[in-house]
Amino acid sequence: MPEVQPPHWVLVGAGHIGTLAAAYLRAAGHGVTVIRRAAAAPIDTTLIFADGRGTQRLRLPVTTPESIAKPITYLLVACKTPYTEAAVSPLRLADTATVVRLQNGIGSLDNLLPGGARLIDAVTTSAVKGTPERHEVVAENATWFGDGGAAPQWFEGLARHWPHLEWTGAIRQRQWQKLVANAAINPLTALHDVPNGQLLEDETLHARMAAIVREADNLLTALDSDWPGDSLASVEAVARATAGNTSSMRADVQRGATTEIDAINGWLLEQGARLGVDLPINREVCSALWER
Ligand SMILES: NC(=O)C1=CN([C@@H]2O[C@H](COP(=O)(O)OP(=O)(O)OC[C@H]3O[C@@H](n4cnc5c(N)ncnc54)[C@H](OP(=O)(O)O)[C@@H]3O)[C@@H](O)[C@H]2O)C=CC1
Ligand SMILES: CC(C)(CO)C(=O)C(=O)O
Repeated sequence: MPEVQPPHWVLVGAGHIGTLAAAYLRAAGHGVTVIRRAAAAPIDTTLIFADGRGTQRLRLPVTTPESIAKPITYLLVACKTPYTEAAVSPLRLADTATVVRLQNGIGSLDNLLPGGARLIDAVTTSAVKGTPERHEVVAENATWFGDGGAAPQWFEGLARHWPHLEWTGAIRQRQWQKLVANAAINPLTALHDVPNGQLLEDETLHARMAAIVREADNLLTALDSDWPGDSLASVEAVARATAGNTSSMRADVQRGATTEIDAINGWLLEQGARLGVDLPINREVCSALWER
């Protein structure tokens, strides 16, 4: 196959995960320009890798939505879900733009893309934390891209530089698995201000976690009878593997930021309302977080 010219991406959300993605894209020869609301100097940032690879400096050009002359053909969305509409709606996208959504939750780009756009969902189990100037890459784990179709030509070259990146024909299953873990772990750790592992230690919290998972499994089975259900063991495995971690939602609550609850448990509630499936515990955690 002839070598393809790697695309140039516009990146919305040069935070922790967006910066790591930008580093991998750059390593694979792709271009990356960051979109910010206001004109700004280029981003000068540092990635700190946990595996002994040391640090990497990254300088990314920055522009504003108004300054982009041509319609955007490649867009990577990696902001937190509540800011997606504000970030994406001012952008002029090409009718056939390719858009990669690297976010937790589901549905944040609904109704925001042109009809002919190709939306590729990305699910990552990597973890990055720190500050806007210093991104600590805590774990580089599996990441899946997919949209139900075949991988685009540029994917193979990117996968050579993005550790554990795979194209999957079953992206929805990966998304739903991550969604159930986030639906159970994130709101409970946020509301009770505990690390993820506490959901395994505390009997009451564990019962709440199991109830959220049960409701989510019921709903997902109503959406797709092939959903395997029985997600509790895998959610417990995530809580165990990240026992000492502060979940992203707990961190958002601690710093008084808007949480991603709408795209996680809120998405489950929306689907439940559509199908007539009640999710009382999910509703309860949503209400508790909305009231904060
Ligand atoms: N961090 C991680 O390890 C993981 C994160 N995720 C998911 O990835 C997504 C991003 O998370 P994370 O990287 O941690 O978040 P961060 O808060 O680190 O980064 C979000 C970035 O989005 C920018 N942003 C917000 N609003 C706009 C806007 N209107 N226009 C342009 N940029 C904007 C912010 O800029 P500013 O600071 O200037 O507001 C910030 O740089 C979330 O959905 C999260 O759940 C998934 C797996 C792992
Ligand atoms: C897997 C988990 C729960 C790890 O903390 C996460 O994705 C998050 O905090 O958003």
